Amino acid sequence: MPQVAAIQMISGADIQANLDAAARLIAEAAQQGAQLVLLPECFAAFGNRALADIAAAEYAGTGPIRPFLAEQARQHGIWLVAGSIPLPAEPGGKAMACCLVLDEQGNEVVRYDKLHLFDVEVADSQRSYRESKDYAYGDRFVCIDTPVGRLGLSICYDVRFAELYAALRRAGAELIVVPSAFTAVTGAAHWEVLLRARAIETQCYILAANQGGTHANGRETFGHSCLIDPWGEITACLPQGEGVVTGAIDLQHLNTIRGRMPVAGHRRFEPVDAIVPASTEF
Ligand SMILES: NC(=O)CCC(=O)C(=O)O
Repeated sequence: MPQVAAIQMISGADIQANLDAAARLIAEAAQQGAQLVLLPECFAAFGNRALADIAAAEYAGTGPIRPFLAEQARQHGIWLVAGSIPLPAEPGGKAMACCLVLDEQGNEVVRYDKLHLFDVEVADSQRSYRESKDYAYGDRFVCIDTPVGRLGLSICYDVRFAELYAALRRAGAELIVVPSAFTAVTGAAHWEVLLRARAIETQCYILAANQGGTHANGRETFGHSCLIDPWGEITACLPQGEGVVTGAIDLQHLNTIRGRMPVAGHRRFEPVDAIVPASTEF
């Protein structure tokens, strides 16, 4: 059975230090047999002020992150789902929170730009978040075939918007990833409930890679990176700190669940798709 892995990190603003940590954890995941490895949101740059410069350099091909990802995927012969990096969609454009997917030869095969940006006051932590200040909104959902099954893409705050996941299921998703930097306060209240609900509704595997600890800028993230099966059971979880969560994708188990409880065929109301599928041409 194909194995997948979610990597949990406590990233900071030092890009090279983050890439070194990611390299160590990717090697661990590959050694455990993972064919597809997911990095968390903001794995390479967390709390950086110069996001626009980082994004422009990555777009121009002069930044360190995209070559690092290609080398890691190639070296370990894995599909790499690269959480998020700041990357514009066109020259001179505002950064998007972009999840790149690379195949085992290190080719970038598709990008997904975060649809829902986290502009929220988190009351208990007295913090306010304004992602839309730094990032432009994505406007496409993305599903792509991989060696472990058909993959749907989402990022962090997206998990609160069930219609995206319904669209991914309709597009054939079997595994949906949720790379995240979910806050400690909102995570304690909502993380597990939301992820399990998305798994149960879509009857998909959910692989969630979170940031998990106290970061150099004082921000606290919830951790609990996990793999959830299409019945909603958490099959592996890492509460806090850096590490790797691995598990199997069993498509026979998925098809048994879908066959016994065919909820996709019982739907009475088709939601209107305001979001459209992206072309998988990169
Ligand atoms: N980076 C994010 O999207 C954070 C989302 C989050 O913490 C939430 O509660 O939702």
